[in-house]
Amino acid sequence: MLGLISTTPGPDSANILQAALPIGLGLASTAYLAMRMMRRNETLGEKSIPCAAIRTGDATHDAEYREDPDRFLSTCQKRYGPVFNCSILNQRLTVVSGPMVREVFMSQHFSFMDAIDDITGLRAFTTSVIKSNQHPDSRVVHEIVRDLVTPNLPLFTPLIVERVRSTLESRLGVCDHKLVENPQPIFADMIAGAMATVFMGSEIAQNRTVLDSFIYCTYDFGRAIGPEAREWTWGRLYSRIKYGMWNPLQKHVQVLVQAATPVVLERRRQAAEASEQGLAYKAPLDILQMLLDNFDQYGLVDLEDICGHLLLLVLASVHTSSDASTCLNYYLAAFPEHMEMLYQEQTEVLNQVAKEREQQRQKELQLGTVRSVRDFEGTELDPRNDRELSATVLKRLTRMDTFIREMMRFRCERLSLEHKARQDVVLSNGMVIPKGSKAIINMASVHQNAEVQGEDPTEFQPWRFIGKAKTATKVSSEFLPFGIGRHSCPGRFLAIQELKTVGALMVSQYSKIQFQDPSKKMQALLSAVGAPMPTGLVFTSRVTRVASD
Ligand code: HEM
Repeated sequence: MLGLISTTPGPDSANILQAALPIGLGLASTAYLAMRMMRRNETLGEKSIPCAAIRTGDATHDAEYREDPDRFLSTCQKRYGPVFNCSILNQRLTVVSGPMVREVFMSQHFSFMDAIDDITGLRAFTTSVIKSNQHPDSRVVHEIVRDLVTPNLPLFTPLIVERVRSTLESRLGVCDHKLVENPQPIFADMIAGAMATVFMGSEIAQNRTVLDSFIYCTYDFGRAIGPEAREWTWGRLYSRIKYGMWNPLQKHVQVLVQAATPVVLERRRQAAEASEQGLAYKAPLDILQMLLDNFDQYGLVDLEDICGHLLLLVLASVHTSSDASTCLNYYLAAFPEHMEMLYQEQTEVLNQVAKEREQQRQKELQLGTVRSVRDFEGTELDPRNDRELSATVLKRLTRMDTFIREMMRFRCERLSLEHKARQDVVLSNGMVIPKGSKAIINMASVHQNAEVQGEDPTEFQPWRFIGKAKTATKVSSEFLPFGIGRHSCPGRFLAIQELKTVGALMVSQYSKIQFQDPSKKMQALLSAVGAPMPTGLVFTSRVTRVASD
């Protein structure tokens, strides 16, 4: 979902800009907004927000930004301070930088969802696939993730690991110097499979049509809204009404309903049978089941409504996480020396955990809680699981964690996460962002700032956060990819767990990941969320190396 409102202009954005900006209502609304902002500042006596000068010959700031986003933003920041107005990304936006970004995230008067809705008409899509919780400020999806997904993560972990491992085996497998020109679908499959297992259970996660819906619903949404974010116009109002009634996401809800119906009926039959026999029914572990068991708590009305809510979860989770997983592989390819250290860390952690488990078993044998080693089979301490990527192991992969956090810091889009003001908001420097206008976060001012990030913030330093209690899930004004405050991404724990799983399996099963075209390395490392990668990857398994040595 977030990837579709990527703020990095696409290849044809120049044409779109030329066509869209100089004419009609787009321009009129921009001028109106500017006039209103000026008038407000005059009447209220607040400090006015400076407007960044547009380069001679340009109609907007887009071309200058596109040429060198870092230079453009740092020059504007030096010249105008932390808050300035720009005509950029098809909109008139107030860029907020440095420590002041916190004020945007933390103010209840700014809304990220309102801003997305403004440029994509998102709510017409989302509210038409659910029957309950249609209020724009409903937090039900957030609550489902917070209450049901995150606390159960340790239980979901073996299922996620198994699913990622089997997808990796079937889609990439053992190979020697295998070129994959577009690795994105492999990682999309891995993440879709893992998410489907968590959200709908292992059985439904085998259904190819469901997996395709998990992957393509985001693209369908993207296709419907068009290639670029745009200010509100009558044309957009028309598409909102149209898509409110005929929504391409509807077909994906129906796919989920069709797959879920027989499974839910079978689960009910088994529960009834168990109850008749006076046995406890062991319900499968997945969000679908949890929602069936708690539908009242979340105000859900029927299975179709549950599937609609699951689809909203899919929209928020699959594209974002598979994009990050694909990207992680490009970072592993770019820094082979770090890949070996990650492998070494994993081996050490696995050895240590296996040792601790053995000590625990010996202790229990000595205490007499069990009689022989065979009694551990099928229990928590089953020796066959000693070298599994358990939640404990993944938690201890601190280098992998900081590698991922550094990737997200380094790669972040320079301008991102627009927030719309629901009323006039007075910032701490006295400037007013008027109701209805949008603030955009200058991510570079935080992520590329030496005072915040330490030495050489423009370099990728994978161990930057080691020993600093700054994990990849820890949001703060220093680390913004998941937002901060009340609306910060509740799915980040699952996302990072999956990323660590993908990373751990890649470094343990592949000795080398290389760029098809090494000259495209930097372009790939700084690729925008959702944009196609400029080059492919070449994979070599560890086993083939061992065999040929
Ligand atoms: C790498 C992967 C991901 C990234 C980069 C990401 C990023 C974000 C960001 C930036 C926001 C908006 C924060 C704000 O309003 O300030 C957000 C919101 C949200 N994300 Fe994620 N996300 C990811 C994965 C996930 C996953 C796996 C889930 C679900 C399991 C999820 C569920 C949500 C939900 C429900 C919201 C709305 C929160 C609210 O408005 O209260 N996300 N995410």
